[in-house]
Amino acid sequence: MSIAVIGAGAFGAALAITWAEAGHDVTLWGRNADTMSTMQKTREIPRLSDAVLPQNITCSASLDTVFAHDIIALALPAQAMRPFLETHKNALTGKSLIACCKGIDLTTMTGPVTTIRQIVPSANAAMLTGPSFAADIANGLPTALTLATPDDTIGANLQSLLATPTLRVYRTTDTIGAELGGALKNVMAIACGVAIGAGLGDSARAALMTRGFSEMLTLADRLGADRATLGGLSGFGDLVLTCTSTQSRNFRFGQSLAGATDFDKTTTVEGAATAKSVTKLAKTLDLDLPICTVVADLIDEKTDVSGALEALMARPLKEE
Ligand SMILES: NC(=O)C1=CN([C@@H]2O[C@H](COP(=O)(O)OP(=O)(O)OC[C@H]3O[C@@H](n4cnc5c(N)ncnc54)[C@H](OP(=O)(O)O)[C@@H]3O)[C@@H](O)[C@H]2O)C=CC1
Ligand SMILES: O=C(CO)COP(=O)(O)O
Repeated sequence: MSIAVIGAGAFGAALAITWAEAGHDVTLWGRNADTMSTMQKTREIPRLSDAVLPQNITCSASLDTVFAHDIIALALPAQAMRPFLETHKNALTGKSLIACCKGIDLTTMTGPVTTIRQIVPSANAAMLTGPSFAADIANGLPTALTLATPDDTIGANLQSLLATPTLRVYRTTDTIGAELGGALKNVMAIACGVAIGAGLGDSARAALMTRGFSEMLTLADRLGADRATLGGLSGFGDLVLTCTSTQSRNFRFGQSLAGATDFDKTTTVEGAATAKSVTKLAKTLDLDLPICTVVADLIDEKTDVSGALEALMARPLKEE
């Protein structure tokens, strides 16, 4: 089969590599023609050092080449996906579109599958999500992800197409659960990065992960998602990975918010925008999501680490 990947950053390139190594012909699209031409020649990836692009990946900045494919993975940052879809919706009619981003759109407060379904209703909308660092996938380390799509027959077809010897793919029809898990775990990773960066210790991190998971379930319950999805790879699995590894950009961003490290502001940090969208969504739904709220406040500099700590520790005592 042939697959197109939109977005030649770390994750798009890593997916392109595993799919190409499994025998698919892959077109990897990036918006910068010079960069793509260099990648085509050198087979190197600017955002993923040490990885090499197999010969059956074609690097291109031509969208016409991409739109010739029926299966298109969207590996753009979450906030860039809606504008991209709006601009190109006519060319995407009837395609299988697999979002590979994690986040809640700031303008509409929707997750990736919902966003695709709103803008390109004729497409088979899906999402590939779960615990996986791009470098691990690119290096052929064993990884397991969840493919979420509303139609299980389409899901089963995409699942067998996208799985590779090193990338095991599970599937679910609970797209809202998958959207929430992938988005919210990044907010919790920022919170954990702050805690570790501020020297608050591993016990504080465990408390944040657990109470953060509780916030994920609160939102999932209200939006009609299945709790089991949140307990799976796309929720709990990714929460564990991202909250415990300095490989995570969201975690490292949290450390920098605590003043522990420097941080390159051009780095993709999905949890920063998502903290704001989720806080907005929580207000609309009249839900109490204290960790999401303090993360949004820290990012907006409405509070500092000691204010955030007090806001969480001084809350009224309650049943777990
Ligand atoms: N990296 C990882 O380990 C993983 C990432 N993900 C998810 O994948 C998604 C993408 O992240 P990742 O690849 O890591 O990010 P990167 O920062 O490595 O790459 C993002 C890519 O998107 C491109 N891009 C950004 N905005 C636009 C736009 N408006 N139009 C076209 N292209 C654009 C960038 O292009 P340019 O270079 O020109 O700026 C860049 O190539 C995120 O949602 C992330 O959560 C999921 C699992 C693992
Ligand atoms: O989503 C990821 C791992 O599953 C990547 O996390 P970061 O975006 O925090 O690096």
